[in-house]
Amino acid sequence: MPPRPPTAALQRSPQRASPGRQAPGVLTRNAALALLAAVFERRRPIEEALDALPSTLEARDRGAAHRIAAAVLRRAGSLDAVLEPFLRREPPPVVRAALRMGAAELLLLGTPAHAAVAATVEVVPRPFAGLVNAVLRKVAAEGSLEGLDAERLDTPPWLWSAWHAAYGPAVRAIARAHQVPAPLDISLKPGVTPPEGAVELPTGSWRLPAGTRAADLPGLAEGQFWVQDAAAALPAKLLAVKPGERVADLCAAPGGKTAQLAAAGAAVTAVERDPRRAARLRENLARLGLDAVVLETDAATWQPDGAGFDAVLLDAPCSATGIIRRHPDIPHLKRQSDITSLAETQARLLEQAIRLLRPGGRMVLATCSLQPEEGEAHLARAEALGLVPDPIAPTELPGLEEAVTPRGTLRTRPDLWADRGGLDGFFAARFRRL
Ligand SMILES: C[S@@+](CC[C@H](N)C(=O)[O-])C[C@H]1O[C@@H](n2cnc3c(N)ncnc32)[C@H](O)[C@@H]1O
Repeated sequence: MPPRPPTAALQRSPQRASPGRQAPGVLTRNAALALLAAVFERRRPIEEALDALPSTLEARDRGAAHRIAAAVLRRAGSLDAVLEPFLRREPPPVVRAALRMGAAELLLLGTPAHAAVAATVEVVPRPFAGLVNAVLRKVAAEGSLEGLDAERLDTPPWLWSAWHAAYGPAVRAIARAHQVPAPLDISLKPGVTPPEGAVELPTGSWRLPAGTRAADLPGLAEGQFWVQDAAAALPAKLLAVKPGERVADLCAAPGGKTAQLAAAGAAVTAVERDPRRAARLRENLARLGLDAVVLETDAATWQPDGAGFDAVLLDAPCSATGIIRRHPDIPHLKRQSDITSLAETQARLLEQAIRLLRPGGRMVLATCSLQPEEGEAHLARAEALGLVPDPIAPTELPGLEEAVTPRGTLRTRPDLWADRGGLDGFFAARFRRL
């Protein structure tokens, strides 16, 4: 019998147990399997798959499914290495995903063996139940992640090579940083008291431990803060806008940087092409009580009336390899060929962004990518198009001087600030138009 696709498994109730004898946690594992099928089989983002889970699924089950799926996505290579000696031939994708899930629960998440095995067996097609039961019992008894070259196993070879070429031996620390969930960083509205337990970072963001849910923090609904990694908060800081300045924020949703610019008193025009994301940007600004003009249009062709802007922030769409800690599906979704086409899109947006500046105006170009093609490679192009570099001084980022390159650009990496819980990977460069 061919394996059932996991989405079908999700809609069906237990495939093996008779009614009333369902192992606890089957709903959770079915949901986790659906998330993994979206990423591994259909190459769709896990966020989209989370939105597609049945609305009847309780928040607790949804959260648990997300945790299991994220652990698998972070450590898929290592988990496969543990499973390898117990498999005689390649199982169908749904069975491979279930085995990875079970192994992740046993070896990473501390689920008791009987619970992890029993619930996982329930969600695979019946003909594979015996295999999954036997393999997971062996993993519970003999499996170990010790002694594996986990950093390499859990990183696609093309990313490893690219990071090794760009950052040398630090590639290992970057890969290690991807193994664990990131802390929750927030930006506070000026004058607001930080939530209890938050620690201030040298760059002004506030940090809460990994696993903290923003929705559980007091002040979210009241618009006292927004979620934003400490590195993601740097490009808008580097633009150093003054009250009243006219600023264009290109590629703006969900609006972390728009909020920073608006909170600093700038007159912001935020441009976002995706209607759903533009709606989210508007909602976020409304929640925060901040003002910006939100335009739902393509920044690459947008031609505003009137004088040029004092400043432009271009937070260009990119491969997002700098935010794998928060989005562990990215290495499974992106391919090397994506980098070239994204870099071309960024170059087109950069060209347009320059036209929006008044003479003497400032620009910050940013991407949340670790790939030099989406960062440093744009410097020569920007200069050829008439921008003059405005180097960032290390003194502008006290406590994070190591992220300022000799050329005066910003390069954060997930392995920086390791003792504080790391940072997302961002590139930013600042320019002036002559
Ligand atoms: C990296 S995210 C921006 C994050 C945002 N700046 C923030 O700080 O919250 C990139 C955004 O650019 C949008 N985008 C992509 N291409 C665009 C284009 N040509 N014009 C306008 N928006 C675009 C995407 O829909 C996405 O919302």
